Amino acid sequence: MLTISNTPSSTAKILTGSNMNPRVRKAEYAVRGELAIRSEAIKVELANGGSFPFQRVVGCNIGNPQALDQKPITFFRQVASLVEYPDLLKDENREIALKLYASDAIDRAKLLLANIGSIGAYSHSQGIPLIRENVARFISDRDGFPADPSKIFLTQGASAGVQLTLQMIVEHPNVGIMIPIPQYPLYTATLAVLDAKPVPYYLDESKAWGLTTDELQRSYDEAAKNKIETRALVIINPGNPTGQCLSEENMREIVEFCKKNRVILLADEVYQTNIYQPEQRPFHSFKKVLKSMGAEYEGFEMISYHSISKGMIGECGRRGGYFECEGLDQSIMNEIYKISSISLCPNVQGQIMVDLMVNPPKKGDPSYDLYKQEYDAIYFSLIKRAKKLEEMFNSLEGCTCNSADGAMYLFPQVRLPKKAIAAAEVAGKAPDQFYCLALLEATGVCMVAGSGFGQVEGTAHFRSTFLPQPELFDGFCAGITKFHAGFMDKYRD
Ligand SMILES: Cc1ncc(COP(=O)(O)O)c(CN[C@@H]2CONC2=O)c1O
Repeated sequence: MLTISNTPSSTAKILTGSNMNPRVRKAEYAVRGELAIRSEAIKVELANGGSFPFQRVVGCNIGNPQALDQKPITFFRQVASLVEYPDLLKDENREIALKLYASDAIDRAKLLLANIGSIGAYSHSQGIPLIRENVARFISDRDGFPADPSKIFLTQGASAGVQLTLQMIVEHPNVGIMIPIPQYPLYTATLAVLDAKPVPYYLDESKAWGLTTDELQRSYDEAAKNKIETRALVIINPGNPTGQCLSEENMREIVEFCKKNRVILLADEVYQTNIYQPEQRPFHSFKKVLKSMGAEYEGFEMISYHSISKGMIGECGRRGGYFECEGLDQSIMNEIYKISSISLCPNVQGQIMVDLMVNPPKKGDPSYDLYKQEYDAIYFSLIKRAKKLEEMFNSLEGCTCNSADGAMYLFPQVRLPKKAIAAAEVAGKAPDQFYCLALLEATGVCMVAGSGFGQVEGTAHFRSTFLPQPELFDGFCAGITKFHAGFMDKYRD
């Protein structure tokens, strides 16, 4: 029987909410969900003269440093602008170019273009070979173990790499992928679209968001009881939204867990340079830990992800990153290449930024001093703002907040009064979503509710970046403090 939308004369929409891919409809990405959408609407209302009890919206919902006035690293932008306009690299223009550009930026741009041709051309689908060689060198220098450029794929941000590799693993709807709770919702959203089963393991807030293999095994065994075939374990280290940084010993235990239970390790390491207690909690890559565990781990299957969006770089909008495959069968690598080639190639400026990330100016280079000065200024400012925000959250009634060993976020727990929870229910919102919406309307500060990352049943959290501009930070903290006191009074039991 023809449905209304099939009859030629019908004016009904062909694609509707009821016949679209239900897995797309099921996917949720809280980082840019209701709160972010409302904050964008408020920005427009403010620009059109709307009146709010604040002058500006402060986007603390997303780790997007340059949206909050973090300055880009000069050397990176010099190279990026030179490759966009190769005439500047001609000998006849060298004198003019040197008035604006460091000589090593000019040399780097020339080297890149000698290997790329034009940045307007499609590149190799796996990424520009020279850049993959530089990524391999970066990895081997970092870890002390060799890396193979042919096992590295450059991507449109780490997101694209995560989505592509999960797509490879999810054979059928009963495939399980272990994800941390709280987790970064790229994972739950991608698993929803792929129709896979998220297999949650809980980080322990009372132990600074620690992870135990007992909890991993509990999670795995529970899934197995439900006939879920768990194929991979996602580890985000340093954690998002939780900011913890794993110890080497804990990482070895995790590798052992994966080997014992035959799951592929997916190591999301995009915050590997956002390490704020380098002495007590240095970053170790899973590649290094794995390779230091000896021959019995030969053939262990792992994929590690990195990105230009984080660290002190924050070039989020350029969409650059990579993943390194370890222990995957060559036939699988060929399939990953095939899938990559369907999208032709990652954008070339994003690839160039990956090269700059893994191969920045070195001591003695003309740009090194400025690079180091800019890098350190961002790094120490992040440490200072993280500590200030953590102290502020811990000063709020009913709030406790673990410190951030890494990443860009704090994830405080807030114990809301019963009246607030009841009001949230009436509003049809999760309690922490209700709190964050009220915070946004009162202060212009946009956070993400803990319910968007997953949390222990009955708890309420929210995630905030510590990225607001240093000169606005005290006002930002004061606004939240004032709002919180008012909210708690309004709903006091
Ligand atoms: C753990 C983690 N993995 C991957 C990504 C994807 O990064 P790119 O695709 O940009 O390389 C992010 C981005 N962080 C998001 C974006 O900003 N705030 C967040 O929580 C992330 O936090």
